[in-house]
Amino acid sequence: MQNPLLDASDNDQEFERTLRPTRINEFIGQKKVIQNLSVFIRAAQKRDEALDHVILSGPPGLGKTTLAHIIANEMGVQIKPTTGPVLEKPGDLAGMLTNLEEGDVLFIDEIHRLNPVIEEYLYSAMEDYQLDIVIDSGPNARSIQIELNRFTLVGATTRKGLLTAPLRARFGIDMRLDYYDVELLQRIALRTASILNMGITETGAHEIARRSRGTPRIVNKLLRRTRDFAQVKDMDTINDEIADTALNALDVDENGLDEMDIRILKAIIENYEGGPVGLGTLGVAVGEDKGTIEEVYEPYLIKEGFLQRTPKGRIATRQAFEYLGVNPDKIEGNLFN
Ligand SMILES: Nc1ncnc2c1ncn2[C@@H]1O[C@H](COP(=O)(O)OP(=O)(O)OP(=O)(O)O)[C@@H](O)[C@H]1O
Repeated sequence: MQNPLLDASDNDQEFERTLRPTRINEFIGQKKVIQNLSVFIRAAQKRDEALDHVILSGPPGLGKTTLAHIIANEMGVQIKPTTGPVLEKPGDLAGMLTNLEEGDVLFIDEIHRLNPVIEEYLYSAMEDYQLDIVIDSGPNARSIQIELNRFTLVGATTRKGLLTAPLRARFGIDMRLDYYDVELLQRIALRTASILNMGITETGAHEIARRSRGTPRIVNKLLRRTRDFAQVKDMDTINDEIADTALNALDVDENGLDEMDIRILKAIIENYEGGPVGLGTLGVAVGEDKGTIEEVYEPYLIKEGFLQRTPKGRIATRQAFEYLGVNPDKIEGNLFN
């Protein structure tokens, strides 16, 4: 993924870890998801069973990894994290699974990128807590069964549509995280500032929240960068003014749209008269992978009313024209004429 605000360097990952809420009652927002998850966790605990397998989906930076850790903490078990592309051979998966203790959480991030062979092995592990491994080949090939401890698979994905139907069907709990509204992001900014001992005003937190693309990870990143601007000016408190200065310097515009968001809208409007334009063509026009456009940029642009997805392709809305200061009536052939 190539969004500088969403990518996490090693340093940022360390920073993220320190800011991660660890208990369910510290998690801000996603009310429905949290309410349901609390019920499922309590019920599993009462039955003394492992929690059913959970699939968490939604755009990057909304808290899927955080929730996976919270699930393990609340269940009082260990979490063993890995990612889809890392599990290359059946032996890699067998190694992870046989290391799990009773009730543990196996967290597979980017589960949509699992090798199909590995996925097949997961089926019996998820269903019967058994691993059927074929050893040797040709006439000597035989299958051995390994009994596993009961465990919970928590899968996270930005692209649930890419999961195969058999894998999807094996998750008993299916939760989708959505973009956060400004008030919740403001609370996240205030929480982060307090953990990091930064002074911040309510309006300063609001300014950062408003321009963070509905995403907690971006709030935390922008907050950190804003602190740099404040420190250089010897300010010990972040207010809306310094937040505005910092965000402008970082090219984060008034609506929180970043450079690529704007490029996408401009391409649709200027090159394709507002659309419709296919995702592949759009990707080439803006120099970005079409999968990244689909999973990172498009959902937010759609949510904010700048873009529409139609069977013929993507179209820019009237709001997008206005946002870029282009008069839709001046563009021949656009959908509004
Ligand atoms: N609800 C929340 N309350 C407070 N902080 C949050 C919340 N959700 C996410 N965060 C913060 O945002 C950062 C990113 O969250 P996380 O890594 O869980 O996102 P993610 O959805 O797993 O992203 P990706 O799919 O890119 O891995 C973390 O540092 C976490 O502290």
